[in-house]
Amino acid sequence: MARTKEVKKAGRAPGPAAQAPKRKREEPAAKAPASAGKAKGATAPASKKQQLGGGRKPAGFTDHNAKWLKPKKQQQPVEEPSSEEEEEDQEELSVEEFSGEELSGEEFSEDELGMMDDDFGSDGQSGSEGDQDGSDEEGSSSEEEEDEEEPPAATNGKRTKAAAAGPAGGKKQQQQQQELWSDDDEEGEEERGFGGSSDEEISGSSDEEGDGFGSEGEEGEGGSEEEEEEEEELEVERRARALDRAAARRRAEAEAETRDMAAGEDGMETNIQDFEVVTLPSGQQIEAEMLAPFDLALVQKRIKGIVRTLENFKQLREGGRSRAEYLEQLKRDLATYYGYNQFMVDALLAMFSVGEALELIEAQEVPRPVTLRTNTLKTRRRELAGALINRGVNLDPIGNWSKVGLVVYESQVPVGATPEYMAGHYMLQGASSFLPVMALAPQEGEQVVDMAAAPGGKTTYVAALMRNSGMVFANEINKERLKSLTANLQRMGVTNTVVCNYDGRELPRVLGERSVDRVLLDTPCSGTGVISKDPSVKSSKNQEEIWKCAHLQKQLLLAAIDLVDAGSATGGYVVYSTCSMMVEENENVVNYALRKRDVKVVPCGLEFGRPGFIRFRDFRFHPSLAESRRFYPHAHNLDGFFVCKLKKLSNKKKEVKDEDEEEEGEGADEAGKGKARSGMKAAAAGKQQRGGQQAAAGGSSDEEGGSESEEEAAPAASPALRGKLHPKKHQQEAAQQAKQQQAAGKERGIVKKARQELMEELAAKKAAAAAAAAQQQEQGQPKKQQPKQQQQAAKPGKAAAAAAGGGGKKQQQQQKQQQKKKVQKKK
Ligand SMILES: C[S@@+](CC[C@H](N)C(=O)[O-])C[C@H]1O[C@@H](n2cnc3c(N)ncnc32)[C@H](O)[C@@H]1O
Repeated sequence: MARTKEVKKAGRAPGPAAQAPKRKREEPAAKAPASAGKAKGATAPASKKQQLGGGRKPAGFTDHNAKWLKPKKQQQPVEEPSSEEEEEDQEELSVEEFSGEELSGEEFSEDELGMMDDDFGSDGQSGSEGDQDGSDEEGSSSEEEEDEEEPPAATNGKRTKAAAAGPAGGKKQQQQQQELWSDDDEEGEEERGFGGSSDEEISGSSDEEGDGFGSEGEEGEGGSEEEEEEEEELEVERRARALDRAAARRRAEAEAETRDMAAGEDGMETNIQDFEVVTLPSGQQIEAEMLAPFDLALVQKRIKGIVRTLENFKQLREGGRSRAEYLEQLKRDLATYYGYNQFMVDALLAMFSVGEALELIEAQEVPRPVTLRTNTLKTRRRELAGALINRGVNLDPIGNWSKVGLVVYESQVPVGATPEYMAGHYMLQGASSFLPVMALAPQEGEQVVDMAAAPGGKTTYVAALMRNSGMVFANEINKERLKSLTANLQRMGVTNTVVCNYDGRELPRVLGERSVDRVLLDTPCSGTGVISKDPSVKSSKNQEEIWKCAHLQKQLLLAAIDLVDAGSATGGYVVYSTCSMMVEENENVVNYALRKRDVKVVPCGLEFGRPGFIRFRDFRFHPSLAESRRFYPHAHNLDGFFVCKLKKLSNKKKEVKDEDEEEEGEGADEAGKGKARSGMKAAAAGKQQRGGQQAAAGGSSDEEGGSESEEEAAPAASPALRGKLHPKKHQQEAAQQAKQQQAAGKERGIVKKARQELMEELAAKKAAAAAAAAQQQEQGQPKKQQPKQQQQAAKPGKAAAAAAGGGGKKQQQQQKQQQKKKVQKKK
């Protein structure tokens, strides 16, 4: 892989590569072997420098506005270079000035960077809503239209070279800058808010629920002290091993880089290397390698060699070696070199070509850029940018796709503790978390639910887009996490939000079915898209856990749909998002909802991202799933993310047996393991489009929601097979289901009883009133007695009913008997 490409990957702005303005020339870091060696491309370990916006000023950002974006202090000494070389020198110098060494731990503590983690997955602007149903359009705000702005450099009282270049020299550049800084959307829409979430949050919270999302730390609970110590030791050992591996990897990369440099001026590998045949180790050699300390330089070289070979198999294969043999060795090497478990390596190689899988894995080794979202309830982006630039923050607009996002390259102050941060002018959050809120596009005055809300990155964005109007229910199951949620709501000046603490699955009962206009379900998930933030995911996930996530996600998604009113005048939408790349947790969950409820997938309105899968392994999904969007670190410089928008067509629920959907999941599960393919052939696979795993290849969307036959075209295994394949899992699930049913039954019982009592009370009142009336008529009793009788009859409950109803009958009987006696006497 060419080094220049790697450099771009490491620092590129989040979002569509094509949209970002091109840099004038190559990154200085790419030309400086010393610094490049430390932070080579995507595989470099995270340095402070990289944590801040990927280390170098990334390609894809406005190189030409780099000078005015620099902190005031840095701008002063910059003189107009007389030639391009001088200018280049100048740039290299300024990059050095902002190198990682400058950013001491005090300036940018782990905690502060951790705040960023908390905001995983925040929000974006509604402006990009592209829903074809037409109900989502937002009116543009005049305020924001006015915001067609000069870049914040003006706040420094300096004119930059680009800004000062005038019509001849800098018109194009100015235009590019203005496009980036403009709050005007092409569609005339505006942006206002944001949101976020983190991995830690995800696993932590689900633990509480016993959903099986427990963090590793908690798994050991209940064990003896010794066990705990042992576990601690293991954890320490694990970390030590990871550190060793990372150090060795750095060494290997430095060596490789030196080789690259020697091989070609631009670090391009030579043709000789390209056609080098990789000799696979023999069985004995493999064993010997496993016993000896890892030679990571060798492994790294072999990974690249095998990838090249598999991409050009006929030419580069070693005689007598099969593709499968190369693939097996590649899997072993990827696991060794990057610390993934076999399950994760298999999953990635099933999803991508070998070359792309390697790119993704390498991108996961590098932190995503530090990004923040302007809180439009309190400020505007250009004002915020100006204030931060004056504090020594080097930043840029995140890209054309967001009008509220900023990317931070370097900072002389902790960006999680500036006065502006404290005052709620921005939220630190990953750019990927803008996306679901952009897709949701909440409207002013609506009722919106954020089903899994803490720490509130997305909720605060939703509230900002709604300009604090209408009502937002921010729900979070984990009490502990309510603190961060409420703190963020308060800091950001959100006033339209009610915080609730329920299991999201209960919300339709609590808030009422069909009670709101839109629901955001940023669901708890396996976190396989955020490995750069939580590397433990590389080795801690397995298929069983992924299915557990999927199970909860299906239930949450149905609850989300049930909350929404299909008849909402302005909405009727659900947005489902995860920070997982697993198909089981994404398309599979939405596909399930399509079968159970009257909903259809609609475009997310996001300008970029890859289409969701409609075929994957033995899965067959509804073609409209191609409208969902996938985001990847290597392709978009965003965390791995999935977003899908659903429109509720009617409030009816489809009748599909529960077993069916579980079969679908289990069958595919086994397909993943390659064990039970024959037992669960896709019934309607033939009806599906052929050719390529990627939905992108042929996934046409069915606007009407597709035919029933397509919807039913999921792979299936017989219940008996399912039981055999997962006896333990089934027992657990059955027990859990029974427990849930029992709880639900209990609840239903209480409601039923209360309702019965109420009915009896009413009946008693009626009976008493009737009896009193009859008595009055028949006996001609004085009127003043009536109230007394009625009072007595009106006593609540069964007793009152008995007293009222029973007493009345007795009286009637007595009266009849008296009358009879009178008649007899007369006779
Ligand atoms: C991905 S995080 C949400 C991040 C949040 N949307 C944001 O942008 O800041 C998932 C959240 O779901 C919560 N959660 C887990 N299980 C839940 C359930 N059954 N109902 C509601 N929330 C749940 C977790 O505690 C976690 O806070």
